[in-house]
Amino acid sequence: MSHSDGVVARPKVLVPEKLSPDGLALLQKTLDVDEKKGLTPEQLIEIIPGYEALLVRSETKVTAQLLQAAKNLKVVARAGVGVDNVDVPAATKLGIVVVNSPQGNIQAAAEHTIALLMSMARNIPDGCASTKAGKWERSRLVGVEVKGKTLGVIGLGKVGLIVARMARGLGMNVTASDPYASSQVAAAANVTLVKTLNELLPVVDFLTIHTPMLASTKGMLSTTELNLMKPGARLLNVARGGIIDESALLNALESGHLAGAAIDVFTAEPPSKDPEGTAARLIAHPKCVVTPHLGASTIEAQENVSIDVCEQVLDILSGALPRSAVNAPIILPAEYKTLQPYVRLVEKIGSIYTQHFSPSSTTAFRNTFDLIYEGDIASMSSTKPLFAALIKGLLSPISDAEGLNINIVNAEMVAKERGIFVNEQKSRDPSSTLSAYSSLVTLVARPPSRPASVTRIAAEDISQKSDRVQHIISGYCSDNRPFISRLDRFSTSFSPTDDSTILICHNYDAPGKIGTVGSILGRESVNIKFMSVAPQSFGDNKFLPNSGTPTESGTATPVGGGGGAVRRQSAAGGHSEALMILGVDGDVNPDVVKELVAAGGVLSVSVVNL
Ligand SMILES: NC(=O)C1=CN([C@@H]2O[C@H](COP(=O)(O)OP(=O)(O)OC[C@H]3O[C@@H](n4cnc5c(N)ncnc54)[C@H](O)[C@@H]3O)[C@@H](O)[C@H]2O)C=CC1
Ligand SMILES: O=C(O)C(=O)COP(=O)(O)O
Repeated sequence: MSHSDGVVARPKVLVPEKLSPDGLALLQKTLDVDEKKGLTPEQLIEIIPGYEALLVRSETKVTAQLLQAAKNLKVVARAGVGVDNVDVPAATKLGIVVVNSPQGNIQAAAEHTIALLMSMARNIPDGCASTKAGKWERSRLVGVEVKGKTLGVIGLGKVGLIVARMARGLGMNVTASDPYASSQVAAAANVTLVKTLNELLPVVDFLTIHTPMLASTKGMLSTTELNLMKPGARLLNVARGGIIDESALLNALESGHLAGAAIDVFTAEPPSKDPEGTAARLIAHPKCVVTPHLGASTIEAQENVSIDVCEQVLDILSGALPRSAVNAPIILPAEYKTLQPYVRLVEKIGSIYTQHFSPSSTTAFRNTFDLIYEGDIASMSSTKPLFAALIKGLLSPISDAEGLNINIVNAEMVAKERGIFVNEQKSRDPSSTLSAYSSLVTLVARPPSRPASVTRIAAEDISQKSDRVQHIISGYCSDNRPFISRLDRFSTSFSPTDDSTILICHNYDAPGKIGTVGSILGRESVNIKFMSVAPQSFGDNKFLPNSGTPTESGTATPVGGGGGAVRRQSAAGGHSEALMILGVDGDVNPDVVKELVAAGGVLSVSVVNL
């Protein structure tokens, strides 16, 4: 963002909840951080368009409506584990990265669980309140020991496992139910893993929940499940309100079936104060120990999560990948660095394809794309950024740039919506094509349901049916700069730099062409920055995926290059052909393009804006 006076504005971060200053201090060096607590949802929607990053804990509801209003938002950072207050699918669709802090507060949450377990077993809150009230009620407040008792854990993930280990340390037996837990991990922690809740519930003295809030866990403990528990058992919830049905729990406490409950999280937070309502009655129940969602509230955990997500916000706003994205692929930093120049290359390849080969396809891509990686690049464990770059490159010349925020978060979704099919292929074998560079990336656009190699269409039809022939664009990187090395049958070497314009002229390879083209452009005040003549070096438009070697023979296909704005005569017999690629400054309007064709020898011209 820049002001009209040329001053570059610092990206803005909105923090509508209490976050530890340790992380915020990291942001304040380079970003404008606005801490604004107590905003209503309406106020939030009103101001969110001004922000690039939003940092939240569990209180802010990051709805689809809020995200749609957030025109400049790049990242939602959840300073904690659970992202159930963020509409992640909506963020994904809009290309907004959602990050969290999967480790930062898990010790705090586990310790809070154990604190509640012991508080409940020994009536600590009740004993404390009664003593402060001047009473001395030793016989009413007799508790139970946990040693030798069985703790049931639903969800043996990060928090659940720490709780299980600590409970083992307290001398408890631990049995867990988690359909996705590793039996080795459970065995190593001396936890008995059972397959179903039905097996777990009848055997436990204490039950604790540590699953995320998901459609499948919402209301997972209701009357039927609570009835399966032993009479006199006790229940803890430091995961999410709503996983236990609050009215079923209240009934179980009121009937005396359960001897106690310890609840840190509620279906609605803060819970309704209506004294007749379920939440208020549960909170008031003498056998229920409650805390106001304090699981993560330790100084250490808040420092951890704040620093963790703030570092990720800095990463994202500087174009790097975060370490804990909820809706983006995890890519190792070293690999990401290697991929970066190729990301630019593949985006340019996509853009050149759309502008040079498919200028009339403004709504749909009928071709199927093979994106072929050869050499070192083929050994990357994730090529997601390259896939995303291709989709962005293909679409940006024909889409409203404002609305086109394509990145690794939403590329697959966008490709699916636009009917773009990309088949990524890798070949690590060195091939002759690769001798000059360590990696080569090739885009092959195959016409639908035709054999890849055999296509003969009258040349004059090509401009109309450009997406009925196969097209090939290859490129490589040198010194971190992208280069295009092949356009269909023509070999070339030019660097498609950002914000540049190139003219791709297809002509018969005869003397005098360069001079003619140069003088027309000069007359029109179009400055030529570079020129590269691309001779015909490949026998046809074929590429054998994974062979790494473009074929030198086979059925002749018409010239694919220059499905562009103007096409004159077909490529006729006898003459060899070439592309003349010119990097230019200045506006190349359609009249100039027409003149280039009329001036002789130039068969077609594409204007490609990069
Ligand atoms: N009260 C608080 O302040 C805090 C609450 N939490 C809550 O704790 C939850 C768990 O956190 P982590 O352990 O870090 O998450 P995690 O993702 O490491 O573990 C969750 C576990 O639940 C399991 N699971 C999922 N569906 C299940 C089902 N139907 N039955 C049994 N197990 C199931 C998963 O397989 C996984 O092992 C978070 O999602 C968050 O909602 C986390 C931190 C603080
Ligand atoms: O990390 C989590 O999932 C939590 O529930 C912590 O919530 P909080 O950040 O304390 O509002």
